[in-house]
Amino acid sequence: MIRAHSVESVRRAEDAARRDLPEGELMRRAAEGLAEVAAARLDERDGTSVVALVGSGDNGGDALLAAALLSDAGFACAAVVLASDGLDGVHDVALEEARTAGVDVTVATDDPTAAERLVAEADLVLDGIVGIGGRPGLRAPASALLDAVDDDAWVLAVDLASGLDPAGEHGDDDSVWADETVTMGTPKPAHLLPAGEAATGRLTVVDIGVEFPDDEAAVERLTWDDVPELWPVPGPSDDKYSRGVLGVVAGGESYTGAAVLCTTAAVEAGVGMVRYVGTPTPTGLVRLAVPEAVVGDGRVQAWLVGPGLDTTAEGDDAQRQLAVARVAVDSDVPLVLDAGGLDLLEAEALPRTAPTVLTPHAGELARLLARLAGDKDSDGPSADDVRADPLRHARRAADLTGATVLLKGATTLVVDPTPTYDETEATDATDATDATAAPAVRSQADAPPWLATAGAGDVLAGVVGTLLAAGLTPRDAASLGALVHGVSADRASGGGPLRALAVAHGIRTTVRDLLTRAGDR
Ligand SMILES: NC(=O)C1=CN([C@@H]2O[C@H](COP(=O)(O)OP(=O)(O)OC[C@H]3O[C@@H](n4cnc5c(N)ncnc54)[C@H](OP(=O)(O)O)[C@@H]3O)[C@@H](O)[C@H]2O)[C@@H](O)CC1
Ligand SMILES: Nc1ncnc2c1ncn2[C@@H]1O[C@H](COP(=O)(O)OP(=O)(O)O)[C@@H](O)[C@H]1O
Ligand SMILES: [K+]
Repeated sequence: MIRAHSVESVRRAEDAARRDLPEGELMRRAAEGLAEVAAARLDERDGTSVVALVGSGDNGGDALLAAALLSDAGFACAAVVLASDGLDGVHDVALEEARTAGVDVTVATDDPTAAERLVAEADLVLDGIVGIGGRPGLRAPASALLDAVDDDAWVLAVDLASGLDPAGEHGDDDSVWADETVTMGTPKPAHLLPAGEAATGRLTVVDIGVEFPDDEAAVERLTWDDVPELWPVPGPSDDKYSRGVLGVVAGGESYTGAAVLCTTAAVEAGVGMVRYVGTPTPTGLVRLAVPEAVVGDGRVQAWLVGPGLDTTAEGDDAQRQLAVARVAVDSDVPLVLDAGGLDLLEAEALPRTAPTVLTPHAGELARLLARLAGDKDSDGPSADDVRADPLRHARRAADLTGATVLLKGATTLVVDPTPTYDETEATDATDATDATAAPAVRSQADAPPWLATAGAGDVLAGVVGTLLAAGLTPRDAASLGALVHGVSADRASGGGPLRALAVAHGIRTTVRDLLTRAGDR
């Protein structure tokens, strides 16, 4: 598991550690880690020159000290100061060390031409403009200087690509786009959330000897090593029912393939049994493509409702299918609600109390929010609003519905509803804080962009449904499902195009390989 900590949590842990350490020790450790990574990248690409972009806080101090170490190691190092107070505004001890080590220091506003030339000539740019103390966005003259960076230069962000919102909530501000971020002690939310992940580049964590408590994580990401622990592996006393039966209400006369994709994914993921409920055409296709599936309604451990489901369809067959879908949505059986099925959530029946995962993409989440929370004076959020602020909108939907929201995208979010505080059960003030603390957001980014293809979401829904039927919590089912789906996509792609059916057909071997790789090492 990779865990990211909020700025408050980082400052708390670092303040506690600092009390037992000599002045400046944490910054020294940070700079040593940074310089080591920078030297390795320079060596890999036969680079010799470094420019440090230096802001007014400790982030600039880290960059200056690292430049001093790199200069001592024989690299040609310059520093360009961007602090509004010039040299008076930067970390004085680090500045002194950099100068002593022979770093060529220029104030950007004093000599913009020289500053731009230094940036343009560097093989490696150390971005120390601003870190976790920053407000989102870049200030002049940062943008102009960044435009001068050579296309072949390696941009190494110190702790955080400058300009990102450290909390990773807001994503539409200007920021540095780093090739790599070297972060101190623990990842920060921006590194793992959609608003900051792309600008972060490769993430390298430097150990500065500070402990960050696991239970304070703001964001979590499952890794391959978590799969054996979480994946439901059958034992000798299991049978198909105890492993979990998934009822699937999917497909219709308009979208026939969705039914095949999600049922294929479910059987590939090792479901105990699939019961499929559909209209005649998709039913015929499922019978052919997934002979393991049992056609018809019955007892299930979880429902998957919605892939390819047309809730406006008329005719007896469609109405019979929709009746089953509505019973599933109104029941207290665990539920995955995807695509068309999301239209069946009625405000008056919320929040759902049974374990529930909603799996919208940005457009579907916007539509759901507009329908459930829209006031009369506004049309509700658009898909672009959701893309600009995905975490906030996913949280809103989770809180409105009582369901875990899996918001699909290059970085997929899994957001639980905020626990409600029950005054009657609290014994003191601490209980109130603990009971209402938002659970860590899960975030997965395992898939290549080739996965943005029709039908890929149906496959994901089948995997998540299987895991929910096996008894996993909505949060584990959703995040583990996203991981396995993403890895299967990566394998199916191999660097080229993929089709959703190939992702579904790769689930079985992907799970097998993830379950057995730990034992192979
Ligand atoms: N915590 C620790 O123990 C350790 C921390 N370490 C390091 O310290 C970093 C945090 O340092 P920090 O707290 O000094 O804040 P930092 O990110 O440098 O920025 C604050 C300054 O930036 C300015 N500023 C704000 N927004 C801006 C913008 N958009 N664009 C430009 N400027 C902007 C703001 O000025 P103002 O807004 O007031 O004008 C203020 O002066 C952390 O990321 C890590 O690298 C390591 O050494 C290991 C130990
Ligand atoms: N740029 C991207 N990189 C990686 N994965 C992506 C990207 N864009 C979308 N995806 C993934 O592709 C899948 C698309 O699902 P969805 O939009 O529901 O497709 P459909 O409705 O056609 O099945 C989701 O799992 C999503 O996370
Ligand atoms: K930075």
